Amino acid sequence: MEAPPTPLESARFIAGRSRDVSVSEEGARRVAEALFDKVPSAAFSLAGWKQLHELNPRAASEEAVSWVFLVDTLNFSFWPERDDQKCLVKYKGTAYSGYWALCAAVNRALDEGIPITSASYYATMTLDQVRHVLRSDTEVPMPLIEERHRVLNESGTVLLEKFGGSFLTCVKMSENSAQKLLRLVVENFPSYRDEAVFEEKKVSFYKRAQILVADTWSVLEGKGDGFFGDISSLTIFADYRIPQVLVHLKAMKYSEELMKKLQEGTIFQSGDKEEVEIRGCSIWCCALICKHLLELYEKKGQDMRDQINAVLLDYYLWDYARDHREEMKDIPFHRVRCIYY
Ligand SMILES: Nc1nc2c(c(CN[C@H]3C=C[C@H](O)[C@@H]3O)cn2[C@@H]2O[C@H](COP(=O)(O)O)[C@@H](O)[C@H]2O)c(=O)[nH]1
Repeated sequence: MEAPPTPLESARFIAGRSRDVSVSEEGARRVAEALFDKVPSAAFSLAGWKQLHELNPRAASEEAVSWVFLVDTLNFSFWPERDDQKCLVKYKGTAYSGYWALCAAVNRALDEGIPITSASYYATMTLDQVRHVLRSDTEVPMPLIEERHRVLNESGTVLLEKFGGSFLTCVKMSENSAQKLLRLVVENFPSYRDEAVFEEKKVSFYKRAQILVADTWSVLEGKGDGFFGDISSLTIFADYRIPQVLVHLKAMKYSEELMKKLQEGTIFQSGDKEEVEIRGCSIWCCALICKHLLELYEKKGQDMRDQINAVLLDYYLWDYARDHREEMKDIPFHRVRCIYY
């Protein structure tokens, strides 16, 4: 079966035909101008992944790569039904929500002596053991616990059968190519196969597969097995936060009908036309922002292709969305319950 187009080709195709979501070239250029002075900061750097996030591993070891694989296998659907009833995980005196609640739960399990990052453990974990590891410190459990149990068993089994139980083995097989690692992940781990059909054409987003490659690059600090000559070929990771911040920054726009559905809290299905347009236009919009950022530096005689790519732009925008929750509260995010993002 032929592979679908890459996420970037898919994004170009979707953005060119999208009806309810539009990308503003002018808006993207303005965001690039606003980000110009941020590029030299830690928030826009590979080092920021460890420096700015206390829950991420400090080490650049095989164990740290195993941590990244486990977390990115579970890196989906944290949004709460109601904003005032959230799953929270307390760890070392801080209560974490959303994605960070997952990281806190993993670190809590490791501190309790549970070998949660070991494939031979999570390949045969029971649902009750998963419930215990991911338990919330409020009455609200983490969403999709049963799905998390299924993808843990599935991914652990594949890792044991095909890669000797170590994701670092898979990384080494990619021979420093991000695209090859992306293909190895999508071909071998079904839960990472984040694809859809748009106007009768197959499209791909590969959000968790791409962030897995990016987080592997980050945890290994871009060196050794974690050096990827083609890291700039990755796109941003089409989750439910990036679209929200792009609309907030006026680089992307929703039709009135779509805005109304989002504000009413409509639950979309993975693969719905509006959902595919939101995700595809987000990827395309960020490709434009990267292009304009590089051009702004080029005009100053600076080649910034090693400091500006979709991964670093994504991390920056995602962290920005986290830090500007209040300001962004009038921009709804799209609600889908799925294992892809
Ligand atoms: N595009 C993009 N989506 C990302 C991330 C991350 C975590 N990455 C961090 C780790 C190291 C880096 O430095 C990043 O700071 C999680 N997500 C997605 O967000 C959603 C959760 O949101 P909330 O409910 O607010 O916690 C959910 O779909 C989850 O899959 C990212 O980086 N980019």
